[in-house]
Amino acid sequence: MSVLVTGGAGYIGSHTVAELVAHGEEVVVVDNLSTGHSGAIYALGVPFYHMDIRETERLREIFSRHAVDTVVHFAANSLVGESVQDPLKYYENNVAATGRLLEAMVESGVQNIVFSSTAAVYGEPARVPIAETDATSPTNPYGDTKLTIERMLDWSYQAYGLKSIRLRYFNAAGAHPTLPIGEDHRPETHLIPVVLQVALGQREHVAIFGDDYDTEDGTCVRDYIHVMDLASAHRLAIERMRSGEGTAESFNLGNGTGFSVRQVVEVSRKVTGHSIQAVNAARRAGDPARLVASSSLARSTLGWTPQFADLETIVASAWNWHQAHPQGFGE
Ligand SMILES: NC(=O)c1ccc[n+]([C@@H]2O[C@H](COP(=O)([O-])OP(=O)(O)OC[C@H]3O[C@@H](n4cnc5c(N)ncnc54)[C@H](O)[C@@H]3O)[C@@H](O)[C@H]2O)c1
Ligand SMILES: O=c1ccn([C@@H]2O[C@H](COP(=O)(O)OP(=O)(O)O[C@H]3O[C@H](CO)[C@@H](O)[C@H](O)[C@H]3O)[C@@H](O)[C@H]2O)c(=O)[nH]1
Repeated sequence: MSVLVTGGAGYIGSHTVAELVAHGEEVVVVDNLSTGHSGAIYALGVPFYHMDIRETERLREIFSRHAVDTVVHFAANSLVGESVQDPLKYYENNVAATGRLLEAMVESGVQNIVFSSTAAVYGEPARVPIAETDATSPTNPYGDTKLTIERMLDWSYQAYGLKSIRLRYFNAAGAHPTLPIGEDHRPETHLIPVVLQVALGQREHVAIFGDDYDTEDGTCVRDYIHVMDLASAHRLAIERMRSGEGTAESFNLGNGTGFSVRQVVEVSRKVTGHSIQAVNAARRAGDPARLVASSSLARSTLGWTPQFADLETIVASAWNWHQAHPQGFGE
């Protein structure tokens, strides 16, 4: 019995593969390396298929060869700003490609999927912390594609008995404590790595996208969650589905504390000891002002407890990776 991880060469996928392997799972990775890194796969030492999830015939062969019972599905495009500029890329690679993957699963009798959903499904929340039952109304195409996939999964459970656990991550950050894997998006657009690239002298400054939001200091508030805490939630979700539970369920994954962009810069100055220049810039289209999770459902249902909850620890973990690997996975 093995777990097939799509997007396992990417940031959160590679950390989850490491977590699953450390807990004795047989894991196989499928990734087209559009944004992932072969260096991550080498570090993990698991069977790897360099291919697109839309190649359904190959997928069916792999399901059968590796006796796959569960898919953990990370493969996607996932940048809020880019999705506003090029929405059709997102509907194709997220919605349509996931449709192909689900077809192959149904045809092969693979019945469990853990899906990477996002806080972006909520849009501008009416209240924080956000509960899973709160309204979903995405403010950007990326969030809309993820919500559409959640709905595909609802209907697929009803029609084919395909079980799904949808993990709605808030903002992932940090790196593996021992393996040489960490965050390396190209171009990097995520706040914490961008701030740390300023500390490394690779960028002159970080641009703060908007300082006129309705928040304490006017900058956007997010709930940062350590990537290894996300990884452990996937392991628990797989356990839940294998035990016969889990039908078509969604869980928030965050720490329940919001930090503004300015606070992230401040904490990063403290952790790195560098001054880190920040300049005000225009708002980025599609950004909600405030996203903070209530994760009480994941705690009570999955038995999930984040281990690296405070922001200083999360930034320090990312800083270790960036200092040791200033060029990420290299060229
Ligand atoms: N990074 C975050 O803070 C965050 C927060 C919420 C949700 N998510 C979701 O988590 C998942 C992983 O995010 P990440 O930051 O690790 O991104 P990432 O870009 O590092 O990883 C995505 C991986 O999927 C692969 N991929 C993309 N399209 C593919 C396709 N059609 N076929 C095969 N492989 C394909 C890429 O090569 C890459 O390795 C995404 O689904 C994203 O939407 C991320
Ligand atoms: O150079 C930068 C980069 C980001 N930000 C701001 O920092 C916050 C966090 O931005 P970023 O790190 O890009 O993450 P998000 O846009 O919040 O999106 C991440 O978190 C979402 C969940 O909340 C996921 O769904 C997405 O995939 C993931 O990219 C936002 O308010 C940005 O406007 C800046 O001010 N300057």
